[in-house]
Amino acid sequence: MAASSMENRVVALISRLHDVQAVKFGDFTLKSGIQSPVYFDLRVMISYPDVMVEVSQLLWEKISTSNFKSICGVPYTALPIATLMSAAHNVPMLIRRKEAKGYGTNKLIEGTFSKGDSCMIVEDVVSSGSSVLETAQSLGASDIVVTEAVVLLNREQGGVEKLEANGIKLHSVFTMTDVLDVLSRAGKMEPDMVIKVTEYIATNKFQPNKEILSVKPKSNNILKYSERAALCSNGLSRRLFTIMEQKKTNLVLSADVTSSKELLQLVDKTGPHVCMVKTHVDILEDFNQDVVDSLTKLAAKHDFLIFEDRKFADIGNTVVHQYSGGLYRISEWADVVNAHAIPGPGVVQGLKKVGAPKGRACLLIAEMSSSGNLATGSYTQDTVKMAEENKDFVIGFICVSKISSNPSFLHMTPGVQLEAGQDSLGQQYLTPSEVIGKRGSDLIIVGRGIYQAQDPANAAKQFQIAGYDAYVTRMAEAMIL
Ligand SMILES: O=C(O)c1cc(=O)[nH]c(=O)n1[C@@H]1O[C@H](COP(=O)(O)O)[C@@H](O)[C@H]1O
Repeated sequence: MAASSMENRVVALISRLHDVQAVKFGDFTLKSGIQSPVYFDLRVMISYPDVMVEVSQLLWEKISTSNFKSICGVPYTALPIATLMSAAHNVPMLIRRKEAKGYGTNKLIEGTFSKGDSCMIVEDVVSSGSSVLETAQSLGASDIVVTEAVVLLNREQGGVEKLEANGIKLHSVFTMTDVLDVLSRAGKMEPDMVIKVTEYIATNKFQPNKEILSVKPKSNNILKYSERAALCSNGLSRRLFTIMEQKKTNLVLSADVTSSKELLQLVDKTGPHVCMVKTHVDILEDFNQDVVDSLTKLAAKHDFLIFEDRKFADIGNTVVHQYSGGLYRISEWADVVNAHAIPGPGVVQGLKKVGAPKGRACLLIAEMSSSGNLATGSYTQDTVKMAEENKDFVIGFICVSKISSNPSFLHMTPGVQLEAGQDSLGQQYLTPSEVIGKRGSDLIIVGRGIYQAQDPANAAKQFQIAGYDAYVTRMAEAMIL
């Protein structure tokens, strides 16, 4: 569905704010005294009037249906924004002094108002919500009623909850998640910084009326495979993590060959180096059930799981038939299948209806490796949510980076070669150390890098070493940090 003009304007504004250095990544100390890898300094916008006008308009559109007598900008950054809103929409403004003048009227609140008047607070950024709350308390001391506030950026660190606990509904134009989305998709953020900020937000929430809890839970990347196996409620993901640890491999072979003889030879040669074999049985020119019987025997011989990369993407009733019946009868031999989330939860319910009784499992395609693909941003997040709602059957994702902090979810990344690059049809390649080391994924999926090699068994071994070393290195780094 096409993005709304509001969404487009928000994307453009986030990008512009980054360009004018209003969004910075590094190591900063917030007003609350805690460290943060990201800092949003909207003060710079006074040098860019076009930005100030756009910010004030987007804020106004968020509150245009609310009822209030006046608006009050939280000193100081929000003052020019509130001024523009007041002038553009002919709404009275109040100014809260941070300290009384000590002479003359000695007032804390400047402007004309009556007891009981309602006031909308305007702020640029909300982390804990304390600044908005202080302003509301100051207005309340003059019997001005505050029930709503509007902010440009909600840093998602507990401010909404803290204000709600004090009877104030917070409207926001965009969240830190939106900022990360827009900037990472625009290539303005390194993937490891995206992960760092995401983890920071998730582990640094201000608790209402308490100091910030900066408890840093062990993240996926420093738990050993065996520790994560112990956290899995699904037997297959438990089994996969165990195989990974025992065989010291996070390599998935993508056996995309078109003859069953070649398939079985390739799998037998590379079997010792892989934890999973991924098939596209519909490209086999001579498929018959004997092929899958032989494949199943090899899986037992080399201790790997079988993943049919069917990419289901239809309504539940149809995928029930595609998964259980037809020429391939996939549910009878494939441990794992994958599906697109685009049809909605029905696709998972249909697959689960057939697969769960057989002890099967499913991966959801949350991101893709092909250039220009549309599995990004909120689609990816919605796919993660769908997985969380079906954890008994969905064991993880096809993705290009870590997208969930749930240690029981498996992240599998295709488009892997020993050197970064691309093919002639849009496939983009990353290295094992980038995928496992920097992006925090769990498994690498390799096709042509192995089956087109002179010596596929040796190639598989190289990928196994590269992928597992990246995992060990990432664990070691995380332990040190
Ligand atoms: O679901 C997949 O496995 C998949 C998703 C994706 O985004 N990109 C992607 O390449 N794949 C599959 O991963 C394999 C990659 O093959 P190579 O490019 O030859 O390594 C192919 O079987 C693709 O169908």
